[in-house]
Amino acid sequence: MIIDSKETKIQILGEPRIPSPLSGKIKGGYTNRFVSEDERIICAVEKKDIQHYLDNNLEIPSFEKAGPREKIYFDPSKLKCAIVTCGGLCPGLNDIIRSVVLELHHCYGVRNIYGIKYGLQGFMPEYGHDVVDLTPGTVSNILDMGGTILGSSRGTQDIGGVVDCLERMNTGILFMVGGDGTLMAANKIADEINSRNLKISVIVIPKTIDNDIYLVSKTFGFDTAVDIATNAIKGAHNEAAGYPYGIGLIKLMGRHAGFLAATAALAQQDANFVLIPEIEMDLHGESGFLCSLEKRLIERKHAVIVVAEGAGQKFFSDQKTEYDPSGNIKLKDIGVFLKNEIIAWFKEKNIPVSLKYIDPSYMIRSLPANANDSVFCGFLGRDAVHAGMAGKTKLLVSHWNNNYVHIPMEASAGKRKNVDPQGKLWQSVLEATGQGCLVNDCNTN
Ligand SMILES: Nc1ncnc2c1ncn2[C@@H]1O[C@H](COP(=O)(O)OP(=O)(O)O)[C@@H](O)[C@H]1O
Ligand SMILES: O=P(O)(O)OC[C@H]1O[C@](O)(COP(=O)(O)O)[C@@H](O)[C@@H]1O
Repeated sequence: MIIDSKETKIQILGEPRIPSPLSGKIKGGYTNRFVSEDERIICAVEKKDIQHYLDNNLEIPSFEKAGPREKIYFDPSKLKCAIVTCGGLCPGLNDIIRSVVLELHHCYGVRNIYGIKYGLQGFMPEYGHDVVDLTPGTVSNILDMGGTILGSSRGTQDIGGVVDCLERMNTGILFMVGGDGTLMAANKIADEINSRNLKISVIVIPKTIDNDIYLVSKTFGFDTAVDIATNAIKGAHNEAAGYPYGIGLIKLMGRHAGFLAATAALAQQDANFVLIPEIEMDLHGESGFLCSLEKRLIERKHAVIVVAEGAGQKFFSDQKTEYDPSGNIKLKDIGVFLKNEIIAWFKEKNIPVSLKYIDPSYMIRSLPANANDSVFCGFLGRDAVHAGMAGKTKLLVSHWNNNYVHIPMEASAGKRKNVDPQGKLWQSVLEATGQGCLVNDCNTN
């Protein structure tokens, strides 16, 4: 996807004039590691697209580096901040909340930090959700909890109503932790703030275990999700190998993208088939999935299948499309569908399979972050605070091309990242599972 360099410019609320209290030169300061406004990195495009810019003599767009700035826009002693978590759960939400609160409190001296309950609902008086005071004390023991201490929600809320609430609370910075839906909402909130001439910064910390947010190399919680999914694959493999013609079938989350299924399958290498939304599923064809599964079972007596929930949705095209309260299409259950198809296929062939179906979806996304993700959340939370304090707005903090960067919302909102069928991840899945060449028996699991 080609990026317009206009999309990579970060908006600011006004000229930052206050010396940052983070400076090591100031008593009680924390750092001298300031990032200059000129520090931009050439990374706004994926490597495969760079040639297009070179061929067409176009300026290669760049993103600015995240991190503390020498001058800040908001006066910490007067600033009020709000944080909200939206959409589906994801490991690390509490780590993000904690790192934002600690950075604001300890490093910048901000004393008014409010947690908005249950996603965007929390801004609407009619729901009656209380606002929570967030201090180092209230966030000290939240890391082991999983989920989000603030709660979350899906569902449309009036953008004007959200901004009314921000005005009533006299908010300076709004931190929104959420996925592509949240990004769309945040974009609209920032536009409404602009149209009212308010000085409120909106910073998104991107979240989804699907790992499909555009211009974000990896979302927090994804590592943890892979870890936990790997255990499910181990279990499925043991079950499958424990019985003649044993089949372990695992469904993992991934609405539009198969990153979790593909990566977890590589972590464990017990999977023999990985089915993802990006690759069209042929079920009954001669070289289709069921035929290949049969070959595998006859040769090896067991098989493990990992399916991403968004795969094979075409099989439900005769069913009514339903939407969740946020407007996302409700996926039909490909796991149960495949289970039934497999059982029917082998019944007809008179092969007595033993199929175990495992769906660990909610167990994965609701658990606490692993150590790596906790560290990652710490970086993202701190960089979100630095961006907001500097008066930047309408951006998401991202890890991209090995750097923490500011991505303007316009550059990412409404777009999506997918597993590239020709890329290293998917090609490695094919090599590791052998699912493309079962006839040649290239899988030794
Ligand atoms: N296009 C949109 N415009 C305004 N708000 C949106 C839009 N899409 C989603 N939202 C809101 O953002 C919140 C989170 O969206 P959702 O899709 O549930 O989760 P996620 O942010 O994780 O993708 C919901 O309250 C939803 O109503
Ligand atoms: O059951 P719910 O809450 O609607 O969530 C299901 C969806 O949540 C996801 O984890 C993604 O959620 P988000 O986009 O909110 O991060 C998908 O993988 C899954 O399809």
